[in-house]
Amino acid sequence: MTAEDDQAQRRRAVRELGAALRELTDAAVSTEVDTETLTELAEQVRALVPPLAAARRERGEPATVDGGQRARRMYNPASGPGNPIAPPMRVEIVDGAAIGRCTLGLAYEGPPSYGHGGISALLVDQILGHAHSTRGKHGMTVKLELRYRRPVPLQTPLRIVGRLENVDGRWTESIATISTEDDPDTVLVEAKGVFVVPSAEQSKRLFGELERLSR
Ligand SMILES: CCCCCCCCCCCC(=O)SCCNC(=O)CCNC(=O)[C@H](O)C(C)(C)COP(=O)(O)OP(=O)(O)OC[C@H]1O[C@@H](n2cnc3c(N)ncnc32)[C@H](O)[C@@H]1OP(=O)(O)O
Repeated sequence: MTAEDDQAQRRRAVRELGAALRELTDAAVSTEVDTETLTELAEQVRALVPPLAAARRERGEPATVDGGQRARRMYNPASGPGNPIAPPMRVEIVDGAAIGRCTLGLAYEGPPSYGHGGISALLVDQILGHAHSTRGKHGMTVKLELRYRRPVPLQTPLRIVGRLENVDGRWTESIATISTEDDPDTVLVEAKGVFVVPSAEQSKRLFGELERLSR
């Protein structure tokens, strides 16, 4: 088996574990089983930690599953399929715009039956990051402004769009929107973001020898 096959297999396994944990989370936040069952299940779930923690990376160490010819962030909290807290949002670049798609379950609830505002901020921050990255280099958010126009419905396919507006050296300004797939013209949330590519010195100070964004 080639190193590339190995990596593809590991990514499948990471994706599978992420999906299973997401199902577990969804079941956990929507359950109404009796208290005794909850207590027993907590023990059983806790028993899963030691085998996973048997080999772990520390802060600043990139995940092996992210490396290889086509680097990616499998554990990104917005779009990483291996991260159970990520919806996950799938992102593609179409005609220069970053387009994200996801459906939020009950784990992301803020007001009853709608998404938490912080989750909307997570999604637009990520999509604005992708819009920034269309010019070639990843950046960090330095300003993020949101206007929550209408609540974001749960269990409804969403469309998140980010577009680059201005480029000024290492700095970019972009805009983003969240709407439903069924009604893309009705904007639920709109956002503006300023991103910057850290200078070489800032990068070294923040990320050390990695000299790349750990996200
Ligand atoms: C394919 C896979 C994709 C993958 C895509 C991945 C997407 C991931 C998206 C997630 C992104 C994140 O969450 S990143 C994590 C959240 N962000 C952070 O933690 C960043 C924390 N901030 C910092 O560490 C620092 O600000 C730095 C190192 C980034 C920059 O430091 P700095 O150079 O000193 O700049 P700073 O003081 O912040 O900014 C000076 C001021 O000038 C402004 N400013 C200066 N020049 C400009 C300009 N040309 N255009 C606009 N604004 C400007 C700044 O807004 C700021 O306003 P004012 O202060 O005067 O008002």
